[in-house]
Amino acid sequence: MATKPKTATRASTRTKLAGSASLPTVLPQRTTRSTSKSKEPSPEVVPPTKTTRRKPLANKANSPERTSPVERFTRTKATLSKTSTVVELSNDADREPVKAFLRIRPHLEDEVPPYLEPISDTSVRMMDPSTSSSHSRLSTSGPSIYTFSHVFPPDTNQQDFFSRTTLPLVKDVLQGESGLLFTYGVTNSGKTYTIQGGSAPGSAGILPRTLDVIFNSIEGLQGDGRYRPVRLQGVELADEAPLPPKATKRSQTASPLLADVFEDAVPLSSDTDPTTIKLDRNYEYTIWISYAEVYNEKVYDLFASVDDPALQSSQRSGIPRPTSTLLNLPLPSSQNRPLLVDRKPLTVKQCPLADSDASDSSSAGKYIAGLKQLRVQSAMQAKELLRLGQIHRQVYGTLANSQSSRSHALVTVKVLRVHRGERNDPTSIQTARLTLVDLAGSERTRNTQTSGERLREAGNINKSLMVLGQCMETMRANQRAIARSLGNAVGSGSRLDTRDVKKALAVIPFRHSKLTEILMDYFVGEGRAVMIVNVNPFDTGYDENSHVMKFSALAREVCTTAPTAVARPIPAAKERATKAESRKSGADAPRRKVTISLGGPGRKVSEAHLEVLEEDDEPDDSERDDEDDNPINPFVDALFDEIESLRIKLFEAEMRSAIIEAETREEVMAEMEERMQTMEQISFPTHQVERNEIMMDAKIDMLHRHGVGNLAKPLPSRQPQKMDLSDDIEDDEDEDDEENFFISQGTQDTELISEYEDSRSPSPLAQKGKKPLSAMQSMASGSSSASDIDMETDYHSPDDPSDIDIDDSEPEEPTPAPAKVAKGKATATTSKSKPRKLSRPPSPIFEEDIKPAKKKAQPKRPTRSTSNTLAGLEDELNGLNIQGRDSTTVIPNKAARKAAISHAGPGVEYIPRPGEVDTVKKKKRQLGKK
Ligand SMILES: Nc1ncnc2c1ncn2[C@@H]1O[C@H](COP(=O)(O)OP(=O)(O)OP(=O)(O)O)[C@@H](O)[C@H]1O
Repeated sequence: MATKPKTATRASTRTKLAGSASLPTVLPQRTTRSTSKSKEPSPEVVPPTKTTRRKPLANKANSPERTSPVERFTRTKATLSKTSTVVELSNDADREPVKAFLRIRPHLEDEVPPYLEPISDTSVRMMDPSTSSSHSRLSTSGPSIYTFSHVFPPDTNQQDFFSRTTLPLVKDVLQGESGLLFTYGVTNSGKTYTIQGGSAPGSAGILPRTLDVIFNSIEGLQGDGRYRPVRLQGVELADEAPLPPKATKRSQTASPLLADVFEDAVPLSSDTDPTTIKLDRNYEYTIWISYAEVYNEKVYDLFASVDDPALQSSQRSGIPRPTSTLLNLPLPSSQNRPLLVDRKPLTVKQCPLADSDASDSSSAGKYIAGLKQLRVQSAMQAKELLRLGQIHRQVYGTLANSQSSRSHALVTVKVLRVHRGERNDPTSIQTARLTLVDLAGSERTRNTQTSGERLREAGNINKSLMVLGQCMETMRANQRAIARSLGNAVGSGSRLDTRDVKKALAVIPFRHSKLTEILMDYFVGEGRAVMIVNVNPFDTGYDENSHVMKFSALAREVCTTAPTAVARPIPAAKERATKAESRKSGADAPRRKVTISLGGPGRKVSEAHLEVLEEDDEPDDSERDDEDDNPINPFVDALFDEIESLRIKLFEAEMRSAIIEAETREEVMAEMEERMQTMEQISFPTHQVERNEIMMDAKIDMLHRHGVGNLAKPLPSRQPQKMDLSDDIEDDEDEDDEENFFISQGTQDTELISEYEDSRSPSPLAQKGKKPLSAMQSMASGSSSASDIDMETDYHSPDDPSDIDIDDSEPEEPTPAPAKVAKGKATATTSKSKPRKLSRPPSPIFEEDIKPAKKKAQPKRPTRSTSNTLAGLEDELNGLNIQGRDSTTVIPNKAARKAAISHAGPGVEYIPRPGEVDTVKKKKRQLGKK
């Protein structure tokens, strides 16, 4: 059946600037054949008329304040004349930004607090977890807010997610409009779960649901399959009208298949989505699917082992089986002959202009030459095929010593729609495709923790994603440039020369990676793009997810052209019979034998012995027919390669510096922490000294308070004591001011405390030979038995003049020869006492005639008031919680000394014991340092 395509109906009159995704904004409105005949009821909500431009979905992402400059600009209608063509800025429905939906994965194991939280339906706050740690003192960064078309919290179920993100695209594709959906995120963030789903009930992903909805909707509207899709958008006559699938019994002698071996490796969800879209029943629909994988910059067909006729000879109620001779070899039930696995990379080629609406080849899009597009007639059949492809993806991924997440998987569902009244007119066939892409994990830093080869490998593996980001960046820049040019032209009322605009545009580097080459048509042609950002804020890195977030922010600023349903005529010479795929056995090619096992937790583990034959990427004759006629400039190619290698180097350098920076930051933080701790330790004693001083003041006050009653001459309180000091000692004031106390630490504290406790015995006089605190207590108790006290002459009570051999006849007069408070060189007047050997520097003493004093001094029984005083003192000191303190204890020196001097009067000289001066100075030095 030869049918000449009606080329006149093609929308080839459009003017498009090469390499720019934004140029459709300056194109005249399209008029297609399908426009004229689409006066029919529209499927579902959208009116059927093709001339009706789609309204953007009511979403905040489309609100004016969120739109890109290009989109904002295109909201202004204007008509410009250019050199030869009048171009009209189309309305806002022509340009749509890429929609970005965020899906937050629930935490599955540990209760780790997430570093990302939704703050509205469209935005999330991301806080660097390191800022909440002790390093927060050094952190300067605050939380980051990211905005999306919609944010799906962790508890979103698969059904809701599908309805809000993918169902609009499914409606579009059934109406003849193409769409792209891709998932982006780091490993383990839930991309595969989103696309394919899990095995639990209700967990089917968007891919099986898409198939369900499509087949639910076209029930009773399926075409007979006389046409089939070719390349990107072309249509050709099928060889023969395929027979409806039959459930035939498989021959007993048939060899087992790879799919049989790994049957349980990839579970097939039994879920079915009941959603149905109401369609125009004047149309017939046929559905075709293809499944490709991009791994290591090579494109593979995951349906390579499936022959079309197999679809009709499936043994399981219409479920297709792979019948390729390669995969149909006996499995090692006999264990002596391995399966031969042969995989050949496919080439990506330029679409012929005849297939597309583009005016030049650069914007015509590219297709995967030789990729199988299989017709499916039920959702179950399609799912089983995809399961088979999934098995192959896993098998090949394992063979390549990689994980499946290291490849990009692209499933394309093509819908051929033809009006019932024109089913014999191939020019009336409309093709639309919906591509769902499960991108490889975008984690880079995890794989770049080391340098050298692994770093380079990680860079290569993620090359596609890097180039995708570069393409988006360039498209955004181009769109802004165009918006600026148009703005200037509108503002000045001048003509806009598209050649000038074209010159200003950068080349979008689609050709730098296979992935972007394949997806290019969605960006430079027509189609809606939806990006699903998967994030796992629990056990994946903050930096990795920040990168993902930034990528999504970039994607949201890129606009694509809203699609329209277009009829794809059959090219004139495309009625040739389909050539059977004939692959060489590759006897001379190197083979390698491997054993592979697939399976997973809770699933059967399957194993098979395979022989791998890797062929060259050499297009066969049939593919050569489709060779594009665009010679590639080698110089430009070399430049591109150079740019690319520089980019990779730059990327590596950035990664390295990021790692170094992170390590340095950690080191600095650790050092700072250490220093802070040291400083805290240093500052503690000073603080403690202050506390102890206050405490000791309180003690002195108490001593004075309680001791007053027993002193003949009241012991002046601390403040009056200063005032009572004679001028004789003022000369030494400056020096002595700093010698207010001794500081004894460590074990000395214990001694002091024990002394204090001893002094609490009923007979303080029994505490003979004790140390300063005992002396002070004795002093406070008003005892005249100073000689019984270890410090002997620390203090002589003025109420017992006989105790001290001094002349106190003129106590009120200033002493002509001022009492020297000497240090080391003080002259002894009456003292015959010998300094006691103490384990620590003794307190200063007043050298007097101690012996007589000792002789004269009779131990006094503590009076009742003294006992009471001590008891009260004990209580109060207990209240101060002095016991058991492992800290500095301050012993007042000056107070006692001054008090003694003031009461002893002239003639009493202060003679420090040997070593005392040094001790005092030492303590002073210590205090000064601190
Ligand atoms: N929304 C979700 N609800 C429940 N479980 C989920 C969800 N998202 C992901 N998971 C689970 O998290 C795990 C990782 O998910 P998945 O394999 O989809 O991550 P991925 O991003 O595809 O990883 P890779 O890039 O390595 O393939 C799986 O066990 C999956 O079942």
